Amino acid sequence: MVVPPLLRAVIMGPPGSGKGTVSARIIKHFGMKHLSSGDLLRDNMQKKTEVGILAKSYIDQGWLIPDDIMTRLMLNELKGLDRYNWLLDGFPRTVAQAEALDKECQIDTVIDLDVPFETIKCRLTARWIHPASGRVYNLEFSPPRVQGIDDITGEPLVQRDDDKPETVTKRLQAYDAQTKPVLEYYREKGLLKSFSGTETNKIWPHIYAFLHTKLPDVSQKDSAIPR
Ligand SMILES: Nc1nc2c(ncn2[C@@H]2O[C@H](COP(=O)(O)OP(=O)(O)O)[C@@H](O)[C@H]2O)c(=O)[nH]1
Ligand SMILES: Nc1ncnc2c1ncn2[C@@H]1O[C@H](COP(=O)(O)OP(=O)(O)O)[C@@H](O)[C@H]1O
Repeated sequence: MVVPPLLRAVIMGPPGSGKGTVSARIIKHFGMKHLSSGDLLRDNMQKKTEVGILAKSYIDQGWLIPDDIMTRLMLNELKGLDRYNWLLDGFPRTVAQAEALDKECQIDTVIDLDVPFETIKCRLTARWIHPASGRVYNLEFSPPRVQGIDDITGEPLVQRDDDKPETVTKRLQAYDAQTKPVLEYYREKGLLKSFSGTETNKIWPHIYAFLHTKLPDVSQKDSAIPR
């Protein structure tokens, strides 16, 4: 039996474009391992590790964490995933990070969520998260069953400090200046697959169809429309 090669994918898009929301659907349907730089940093901040304390001072300002720290953190986590199909979310965010990643492994595909900035701004102020799992809710789009409570664990939801309007503006500026060149970097390599739109539910079927050409759906097929 020929074993298919493992899939190494990256999901990109501005803050609030739906990377976490789409990643959760990808994991459910295609069983990939998900590594989110934001979730990893928030976990470190909550545990007050050395990286966490340092990261907080950058994140609260809407700035990116320095490349060397971020790259070391993520490449170290990836070592434990080398036997799985994986999806990187939030990394790489600079060309220097993308180059460092290339030295370690060959990326197969980059999913780019192309969502306009105007759409994003109001989404983020209505975002609530369950920090321990990284589960993400939105008061209008995907509210929890009970207000302020995580559906699965019953634990309280919180708002992210960096979702304040003034910090969101700085994060979008950082995206334009530092992360957009990464899209170009992957486009030149022929790896970029962009999905444009203003609603996750309209973009998702296209992402699903695209990934289904590469991986089987491992979820229970109890509905005709994959969610
Ligand atoms: N109104 C609306 N909110 C959405 C949509 N897709 C995702 N969201 C919400 O927008 C916020 C940002 O999404 P998230 O997946 O966290 O984006 P990320 O920052 O790129 O990881 C969350 O509160 C989501 O629940 C959508 O199509 N419409
Ligand atoms: N690859 C990275 N390089 C530098 N900073 C990062 C990286 N990933 C996350 N961060 C920091 O963590 C913050 C939150 O990241 P994340 O949860 O991915 O935000 P969002 O999903 O809203 O884009 C970023 O605004 C940035 O300060």
